Amino acid sequence: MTTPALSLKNLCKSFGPAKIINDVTLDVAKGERHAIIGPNGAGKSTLFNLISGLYTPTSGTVSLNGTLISGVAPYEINRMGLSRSFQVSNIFSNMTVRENVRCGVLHSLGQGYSFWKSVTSSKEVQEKTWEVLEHCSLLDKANTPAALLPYADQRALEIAITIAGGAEVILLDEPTAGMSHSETDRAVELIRKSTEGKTLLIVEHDMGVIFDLADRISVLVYGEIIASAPPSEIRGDPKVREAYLGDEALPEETA
Ligand SMILES: Nc1ncnc2c1ncn2[C@@H]1O[C@H](COP(=O)(O)OP(=O)(O)OP(=O)(O)O)[C@@H](O)[C@H]1O
Repeated sequence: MTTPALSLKNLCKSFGPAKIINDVTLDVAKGERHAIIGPNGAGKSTLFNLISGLYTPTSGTVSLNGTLISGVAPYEINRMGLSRSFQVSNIFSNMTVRENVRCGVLHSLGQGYSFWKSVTSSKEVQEKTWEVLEHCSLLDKANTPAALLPYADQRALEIAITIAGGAEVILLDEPTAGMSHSETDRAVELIRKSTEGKTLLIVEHDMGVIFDLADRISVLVYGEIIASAPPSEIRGDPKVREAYLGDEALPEETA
């Protein structure tokens, strides 16, 4: 059996007496697009924080490509090939789009923010930056200050920065939050294109996006995974329907 890109084993996280993540075991295969859904407060962000190293598990483990990463610092995990975008935009608003992406590229090359020195001339950095901009359909906005971008483009830039580092495992936290229908459609295409061949773990409230994008969906309720299956099975799962009663409806099959 090939090693999963991400492997969670009996993962638990408590804050004081409150058990927020309760015995989560999950493998995400290399190249899989995996979605985590669940009602508000189910523990989705906490799970992301455990995977990306912001939180240390109370018990259990997280492995990235077979290497144990629980307890490892977030920047180390990033270096090991896992990159995460946040719900709240993480971009430098007074820099241009190109400069923001270049920061992501430099970060991945271990050059941090000391790039003011010589790196502007680095061919590798320049080429990679343009490649990411093209990949994320941001070429025509390369010289626009990030603060002046429309909201949807800011989120596209956030994704561009996330993938700029060349990470093989990408975590996206609500990438279409606050977007209109047409912006969401564009973002889904962008995510599909920019994560091709990579492993994607996505938390998202928009069920249309999830059912469109994911190869597999895990449903988290009160910190436990109650189902983990392809979208077609999740849609018909009575446990999942029950968990979503009174919450956002699961989309019906259209085709
Ligand atoms: N640092 C913390 N200390 C104490 N409780 C926390 C902490 N972080 C999260 N929680 C609690 O854990 C629960 C799960 O929160 P979390 O943000 O992970 O849920 P979520 O599924 O991401 O919710 P949403 O869909 O609303 O973003 C909530 O009850 C929250 O109050």
